[in-house]
Amino acid sequence: MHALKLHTLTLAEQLADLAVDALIDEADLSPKPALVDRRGNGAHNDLHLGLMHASALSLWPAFKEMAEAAIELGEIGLPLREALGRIGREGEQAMLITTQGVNTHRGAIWALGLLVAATALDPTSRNASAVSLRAARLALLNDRYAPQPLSHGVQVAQRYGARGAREEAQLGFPAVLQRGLPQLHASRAQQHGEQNARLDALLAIMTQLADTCVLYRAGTDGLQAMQLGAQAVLDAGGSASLAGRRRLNELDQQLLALNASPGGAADLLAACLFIDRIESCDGAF
Ligand SMILES: CC(C)(COP(=O)(O)OP(=O)(O)OC[C@H]1O[C@@H](n2cnc3c(N)ncnc32)[C@H](O[C@H]2O[C@H](COP(=O)(O)OP(=O)(O)OP(=O)(O)O)[C@@H](O)[C@H]2O)[C@@H]1O)[C@@H](O)C(=O)NCCC(=O)NCCS
Ligand SMILES: Nc1ncnc2[nH]cnc12
Repeated sequence: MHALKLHTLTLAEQLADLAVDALIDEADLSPKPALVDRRGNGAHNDLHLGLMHASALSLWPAFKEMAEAAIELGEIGLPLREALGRIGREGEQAMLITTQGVNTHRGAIWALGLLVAATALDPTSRNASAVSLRAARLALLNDRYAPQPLSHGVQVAQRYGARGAREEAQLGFPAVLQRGLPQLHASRAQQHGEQNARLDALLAIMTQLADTCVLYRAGTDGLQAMQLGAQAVLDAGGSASLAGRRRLNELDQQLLALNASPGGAADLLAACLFIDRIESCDGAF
């Protein structure tokens, strides 16, 4: 009889698992305003939950490779930044092949890729501020090989002067550290239940974020509706309360009417769930 040979996961494989888990947990979380979830497609006619799952799984090799690059190069510098840029672009291609050209997770590859690499650089220092500071230092380096497409984010920056995904990372993810994570912990401490705590974290991120997806689709009216509506849900008691649920439903209807999908906030919720997991893993890697 052959002995069963168990494969022990490498650090890079564990981090890729955690990143993909965070993306799947974000996609499954329901009811999210105007986003793809278990109920339906939100404000998107080209997305559905199965596609979000397939997209998340297609990114596992890229996250693993980013962690491996960080372990191999061992320090924050241009070689690592440019390796991450190359792997990130390859990850985007894998995503686009899987989704037949639909942008499901561009912002998430960026945010989670930086956080995966930042964790892999020093897995013993994994509190939220230390990891996001390392991610920010990576994001501040200029990748000489990055193409300069006229992305939705760039167009919105030109039109409204908004700070987008790049700046959010360069500032050390303030929407996650100052809004999402504290709200996640507070709602858990109030015994609101894990799904409600995650919804509250998403709403807290939405209260302040300049989400370039919303700005591109619905302008400043859309952004204001997202930020004020999210705050109104939290002020009414959050997702666990009846009054908060009514406000959440109103926010969903309002954003759907404006065609305003908070895809950037959704990516940052995934980043928030990833950081939460690595902070609470005791000695697993
Ligand atoms: C530096 C990059 C992030 C590029 O940034 P840029 O702003 O130039 O590019 P965009 O293509 O607009 O993508 C940015 C995505 O980031 C998310 N996002 C938006 N606002 C914020 C924010 N304030 N903070 C953080 N993240 C934010 C958002 O992603 C989600 O939305 C996607 C759908 O968006 P969009 O394509 O606009 O889609 P639709 O409106 O649905 O399109 P249509 O249907 O109308 O066609 C969805 O995918 C979510 O993920 C933004 O889209 C970085 O990407 C970059 O430089 N990459 C190159 C490779 C690299 O260096 N990688 C490094 C690896 S660590
Ligand atoms: N759940 C979601 N719905 C729509 N766009 C997204 N981008 C990232 N997550 C998303």
